[in-house]
Amino acid sequence: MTIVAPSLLSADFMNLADAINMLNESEADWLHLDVMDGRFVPNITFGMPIISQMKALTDKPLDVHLMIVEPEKYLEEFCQAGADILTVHAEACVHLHRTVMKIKELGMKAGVSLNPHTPVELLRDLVSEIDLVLLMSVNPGFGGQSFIENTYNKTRRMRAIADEQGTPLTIEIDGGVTDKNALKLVEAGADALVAGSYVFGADDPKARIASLKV
Ligand SMILES: O=C(CO)[C@H](O)[C@H](O)COP(=O)(O)O
Ligand SMILES: [Fe+2]
Repeated sequence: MTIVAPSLLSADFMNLADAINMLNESEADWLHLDVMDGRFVPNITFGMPIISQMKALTDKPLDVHLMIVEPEKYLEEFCQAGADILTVHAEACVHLHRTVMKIKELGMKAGVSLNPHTPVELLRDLVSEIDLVLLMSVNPGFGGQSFIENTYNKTRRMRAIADEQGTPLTIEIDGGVTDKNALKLVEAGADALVAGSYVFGADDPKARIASLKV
């Protein structure tokens, strides 16, 4: 069954505890937390203090998506805050292999995210070391953007690279995900779907989460 990771980016930040309680009662598998620094992306969200408070409210894994420059400086701190899966952007890491190894050493699952313009072939020599690839299907920085159609093609190519090497890999898609593209993404090779505005913009967010379990 598809892993569904609602993004709290589109939740009401004044009532995050209510949003987390709703997710706890829903079919959501992970909580997707978007950390933005105003440098890697033109937006700023939240950091470790908020993440550790969220951690106390849920038993579901925290899927932390770092959209920050020099993420290697903060790996220990995100681990202490409660990240279970820590994803860095390939475009933000000069020494991506070293950063991935450090994330795993700290006991977290290691994820690497690629912007829409970054070819999946960049990960050919790293794929056996990583747990998860997060393919951005919008340009990172904001919720509520339109899905980029080339993501299907990238998902198929990423799955083929992992299969060629016989390595297990979770492929997660982030941006503009709805019930309209979920099945096609899973058929292309995706395992996990992030959805922010599609979930939190609805009167019945739990039903929207269930609709992504394709
Ligand atoms: O990483 C992100 C933005 O950079 C978010 O996870 C993503 O955009 C989710 O929001 P939506 O489903 O509304 O597109
Ligand atoms: Fe994200």
